[in-house]
Amino acid sequence: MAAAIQTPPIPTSRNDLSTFDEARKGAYAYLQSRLTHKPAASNEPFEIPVIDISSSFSSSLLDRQAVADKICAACTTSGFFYITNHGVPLPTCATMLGEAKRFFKSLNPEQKELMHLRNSKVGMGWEPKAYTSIAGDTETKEGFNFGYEAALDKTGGDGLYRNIDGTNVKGNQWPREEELPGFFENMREYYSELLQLARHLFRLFALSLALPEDHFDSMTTHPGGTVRLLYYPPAKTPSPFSSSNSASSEIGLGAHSDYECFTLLLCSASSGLEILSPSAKWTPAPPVPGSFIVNVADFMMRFTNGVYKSTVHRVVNRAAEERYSVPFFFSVNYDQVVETLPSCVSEENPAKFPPIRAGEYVLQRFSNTTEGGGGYGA
Ligand SMILES: O=C(O)CCC(=O)C(=O)O
Ligand SMILES: [Fe+2]
Repeated sequence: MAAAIQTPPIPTSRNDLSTFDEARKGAYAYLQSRLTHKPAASNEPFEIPVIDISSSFSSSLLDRQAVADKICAACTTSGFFYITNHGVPLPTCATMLGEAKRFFKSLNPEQKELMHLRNSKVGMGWEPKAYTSIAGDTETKEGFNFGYEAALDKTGGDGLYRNIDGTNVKGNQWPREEELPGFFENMREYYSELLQLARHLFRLFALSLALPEDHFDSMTTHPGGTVRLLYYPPAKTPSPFSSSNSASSEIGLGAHSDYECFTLLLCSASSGLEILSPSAKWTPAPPVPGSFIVNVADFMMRFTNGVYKSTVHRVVNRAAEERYSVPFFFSVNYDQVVETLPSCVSEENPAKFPPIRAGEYVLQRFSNTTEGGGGYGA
């Protein structure tokens, strides 16, 4: 039975540093504990589950619950799975990867510079390689981020969107239409599809957590949802993954866990993503055609009281081909104050975390990735 939760006062601004620090330190401690954990000599084979979600679109609750149960099994172990038959048209996915390539290859440095991440207080725009870093390593990736706008939402939204810093100024920086004709329209098409899929998945997450299916609906009316286009150059000295090789000096993206609720990842045919398995072994997560990779992120772990596991992962392009990927980081509405879910609290497992506004949590995590905090929300 759920025990009554004693809730401390809800933080109202970034000035409440205790909650802010708690979020940052908690995430750092989690990453370190996953990276340094030496598992007992278990050689249990670990396979990343592939979940066909076609019957989650059925009108039968039993069918939907059956998919949710598979999601629950994955989230309580590795927090990482593939989904197939997700309903997003495959040509839309192929176009998106093509657009990622067009963005990185056809814009010149001056055009990219005009959209530099440093112009944005909310983390949107172009990330030159090495501008952001997880652990101070020089990362080879180059990126471009954009977030929620009502124009990207098929539902039109409810007009209440707030950025991570609580403002409602337009955070996105787009290339000019004449520089990259059709780019915005293709981003809109992809984003709106992913937004609907993410809302659908949140309903499955609700069922998986023994909550009413519509539990998260009102929290995702104007959600935080960031698309990141990523480019990783080919390896200078290609060599396939083996359990004994390390991240090497050509780290694409350092070991980390994602910040928001969950991530839906689309990637090109070239591998490179590696995840830390439940027994703390680096394990490649190769592309599965037609799928999205789903991983639980830190905010979901927090709000499930640690029941759902946030997956530590990294990218090392060990191949002679370049790699493109497009993660979609999905959150609840950034102005939503989130408390531990009642179904994840019991007398044996009391709430571990104070309530926090979703945007505040993400802002704190994000400001840690750039030297001096990148000026986010300042
Ligand atoms: O490029 C990838 O495959 C993963 C990207 C990622 O983990 C991230 O951007 O957080
Ligand atoms: Fe990630």
